[in-house]
Amino acid sequence: MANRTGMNYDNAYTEEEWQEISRDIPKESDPFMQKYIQGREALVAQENRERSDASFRKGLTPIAKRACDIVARIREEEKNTVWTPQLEDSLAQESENITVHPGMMFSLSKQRMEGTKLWKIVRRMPKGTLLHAHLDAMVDFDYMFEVLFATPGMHLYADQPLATAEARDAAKINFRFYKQPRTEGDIWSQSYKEGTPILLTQVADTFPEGGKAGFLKWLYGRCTLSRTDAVSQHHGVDEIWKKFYKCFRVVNSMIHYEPIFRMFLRRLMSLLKADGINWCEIRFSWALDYYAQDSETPEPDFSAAMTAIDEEVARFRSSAEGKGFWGLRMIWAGMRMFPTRDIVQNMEYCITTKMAHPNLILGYDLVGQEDGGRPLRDLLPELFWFRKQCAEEGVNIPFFFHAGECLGTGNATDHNLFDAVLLGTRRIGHGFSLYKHPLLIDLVKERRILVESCPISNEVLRLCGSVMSHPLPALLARGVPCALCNDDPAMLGQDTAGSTHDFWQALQGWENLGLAGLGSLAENSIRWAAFEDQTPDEWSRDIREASMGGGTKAQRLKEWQVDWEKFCLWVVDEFGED
Ligand SMILES: O=c1[nH]cnc2c1ncn2[C@@H]1O[C@H](CO)[C@@H](O)[C@H]1O
Repeated sequence: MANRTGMNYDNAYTEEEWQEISRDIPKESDPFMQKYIQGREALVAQENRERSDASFRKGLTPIAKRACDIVARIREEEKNTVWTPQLEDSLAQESENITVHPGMMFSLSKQRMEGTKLWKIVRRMPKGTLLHAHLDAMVDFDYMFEVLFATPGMHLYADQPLATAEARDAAKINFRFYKQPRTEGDIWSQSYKEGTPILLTQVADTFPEGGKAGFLKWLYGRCTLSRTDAVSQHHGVDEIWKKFYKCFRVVNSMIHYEPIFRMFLRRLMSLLKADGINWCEIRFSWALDYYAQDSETPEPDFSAAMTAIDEEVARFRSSAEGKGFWGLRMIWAGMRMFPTRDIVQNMEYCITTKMAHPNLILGYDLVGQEDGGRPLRDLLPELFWFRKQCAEEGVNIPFFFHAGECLGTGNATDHNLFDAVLLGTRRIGHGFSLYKHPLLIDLVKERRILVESCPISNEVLRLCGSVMSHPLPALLARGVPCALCNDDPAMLGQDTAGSTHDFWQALQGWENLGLAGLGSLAENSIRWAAFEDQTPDEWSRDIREASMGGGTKAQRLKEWQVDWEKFCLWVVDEFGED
């Protein structure tokens, strides 16, 4: 007789033997089996009560519960209809030898994801605020290029002739305004003298491989990580960071001219609002190279840039499009690989900017690859100096540190998490390696420190292979408060300032999150936002009291709750009868 595997067994059961044996196999309805199953379910429920989104789930209204069920059903459906190799409709993907599956790498799934029902739903969801993002990498570059070309007087210069493929791949490139057009020289030839500005339109038209169209393609490639970069996990973290830094070498000066910066800010707020984000706290790490409109001399301080932000936020908020938008604030970010003198000088700029524009600077951080820069342990003298200086000047600039954006286990970078907590950070940027630290997890919960998690960034920068192996579910299960953020969306592949891709990935990737989990993460993003300067006590109180409090935060949490209910109703209306 052949069994299911097709093998022949001479001594296989006879029909009578099987009848007898199968009578002895316990049934689910047997009382002892029932007891086991009940106990098992109680254990799962007990674990779920520890989750950081447990109370949010418990408080769901009947409409919200229905919306969550509908979304769970659509997710299941799309797993079998969209994310399956059997239904492969794109030959292009087949020819690249890519197998379609749920939770596949972001860069490979982006296009397909954007066509799903889940996308439509997540896109519409009110997402609260965006708490972790870097200013230079927020707005889609295709748009920024249009602005650059439409701005009179834009010039470009490089630190070397762009005559070879190698030079074009690595050169530092600067954009800058000049009143009188400069047309001398050819940046694409060996005769180019480094640092010579040439009119941008001329530079583009003379691009050796296809003129302006070729130039735009090349420039886009220098500003973003390509799909190949993003999926080549075998190259490792340091390698992708080299490419990532190369992007900043091109982008750094792009928005540092007033008319362009203003267009950038408008586009940024417009993209955020359209994605359901009403507030954004942005890491700001500029050199002193900002130029006011029609000016060829850099501003002596950061005041003019801050004023532009203030004015553009006010302008957007009073427009029809910006109705309900709460605003932007900046987290001052020094470069962690810099030597003491530069870091201290930059801290000084931070303090003077804070004094002139207290509403715009909300905190301090250090950025750049954590493995490649100085650990917080090494930066203690500078950080204590900063703290003392802030106290003397009477300004309140709390820490919002990047920490644990690394693969190391127990090395100096991984231990940045200890210093971040000890130094009183109000949130942790990334906290990718926090799941390895039970003691710190307890402290983070006790002190109500939120983790700003950036799943797509972590995947593209090679900390994990896909969203499926991201550690955020471990933190959520342990009761750590978290929010979802997009980090550098214009560079890392999302290609828009909004967070829908990151929310979508989390929903599709992690079975036990669901729409309720996303709702809780969005609510956290408001609960842990720094809408105004607060003492440590005020900050903790507002987080504790949440929507029951009396201040701005409570007000905005209530506004979000209304939007969330409306959204859930929309989900039920739109997808309930499918
Ligand atoms: O994920 C990140 N971790 C640490 N630093 C970052 C990340 N993304 C960007 N930057 C750093 O921030 C500056 C621009 O604001 C860039 O210099 C970049 O190196």
